[in-house]
Amino acid sequence: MNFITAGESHGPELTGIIEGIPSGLHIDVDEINRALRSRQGGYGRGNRQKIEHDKVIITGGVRHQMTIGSPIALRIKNIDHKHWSYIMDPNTPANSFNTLRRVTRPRPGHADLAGAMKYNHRDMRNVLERSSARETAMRVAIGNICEQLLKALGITVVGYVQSVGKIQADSKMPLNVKEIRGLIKNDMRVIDADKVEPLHKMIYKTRWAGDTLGGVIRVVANGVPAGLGSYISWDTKLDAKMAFAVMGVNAMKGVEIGDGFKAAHRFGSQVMDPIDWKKDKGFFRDSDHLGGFEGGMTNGMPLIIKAAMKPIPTLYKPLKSVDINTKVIKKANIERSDVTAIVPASIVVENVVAIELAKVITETFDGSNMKRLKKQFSDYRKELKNF
Ligand SMILES: Cc1cc2nc3c(=O)[nH]c(=O)nc-3n(C[C@H](O)[C@H](O)[C@H](O)COP(=O)(O)O)c2cc1C
Ligand SMILES: C=C(O[C@@H]1CC(C(=O)O)=C[C@@H](OP(=O)(O)O)[C@H]1O)C(=O)O
Repeated sequence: MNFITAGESHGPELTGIIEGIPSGLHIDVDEINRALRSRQGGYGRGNRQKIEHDKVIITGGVRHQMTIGSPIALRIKNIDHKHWSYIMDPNTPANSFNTLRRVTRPRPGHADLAGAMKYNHRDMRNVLERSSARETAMRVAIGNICEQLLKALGITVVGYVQSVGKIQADSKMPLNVKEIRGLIKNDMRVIDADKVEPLHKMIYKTRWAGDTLGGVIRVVANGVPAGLGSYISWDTKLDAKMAFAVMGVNAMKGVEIGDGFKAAHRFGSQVMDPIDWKKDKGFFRDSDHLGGFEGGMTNGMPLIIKAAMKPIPTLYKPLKSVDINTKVIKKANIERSDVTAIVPASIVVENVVAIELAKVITETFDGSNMKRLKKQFSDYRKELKNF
């Protein structure tokens, strides 16, 4: 299974192509659109989300709501493009207006400067349009198709916000996806509902100070059988693939599996998850410090993956920068921006985890059609239970 996305933030639309989804999977488009709506939510978002109403259009690989095994092609329109067509139209030549509106003062923390240097751009709009996290809308649409596949196999995934800036909102750390989904029904997607108001206040104050915030995201997956991934070679380790996918989400600066960095400060006896066995459920553990991974493989326990998101780079009180053409020291460029995007990022991270899970499953078992995949998967679960 593989996917590719294309499209600029203010271009006409985003495009995605995913290949390797088995035939015979029922696709619920409303479900994809619900996920897209959640990615647009969260307190702290900029005004762009008032313009966009992300909806997916499926143009290939699906007939009468069923996948047919061929590549699935997806589109999401950028409604904001109509305000940017002079600057972003792919089909008309550049004009003097474009030259006047060039972006020349790179924002520290964004892709602007390194991207312009690498691709030899004198207008950094060419960089920021693609490095923008607008692209993550398509990753969520693709991820939701993967979540629908996983659901058919009894696997559920959820991502939520543990902390924003210095405020923790995770007094509990449940391992059950259903329980987590029930608890995070608030616009900050946090477990501690009493922290929503303090979070709003902090984000509001930060906005007026011209500053930004990051935070920590936790993803939990249930129903994942042992043995996905492999210890055989470094590049078959599923925890490594997860870390890669999560780091591939814009603004992520750290990934932890289970207790992660905290495990390094503890004794082995406090970190390893003792092995138990019962006739009705086979092998299991009493704890999940290792986040469901041993030797690059899943071990049957819930997966726990955490991600640290840096604060948003665009500052309304900009930092020092240098104009790439005149070399004069100036304040960095200001683009319309979020104060924090930790809530949408929690949806994105959830979805990239789902993509990696769907990928390893369709590669480990016969991923040509859902009927066979479901049978093989359920036989595998039985085999593990009787191991
Ligand atoms: C959902 C989401 C929304 C984001 N919104 C903004 C934004 O409004 N302004 C901004 O400067 N960066 C935003 N970012 C972060 C940048 O896209 C990111 O920092 C940039 O692409 C540079 O990549 P890097 O941080 O991974 O190095 C957002 C990230 C995510 C995941
Ligand atoms: C468009 C989205 O996020 C954008 C991500 C982003 C960035 O630099 O990453 C910058 C902002 O773009 P704009 O200047 O158009 O408002 C965000 O709004 C989105 O998530 O749909």
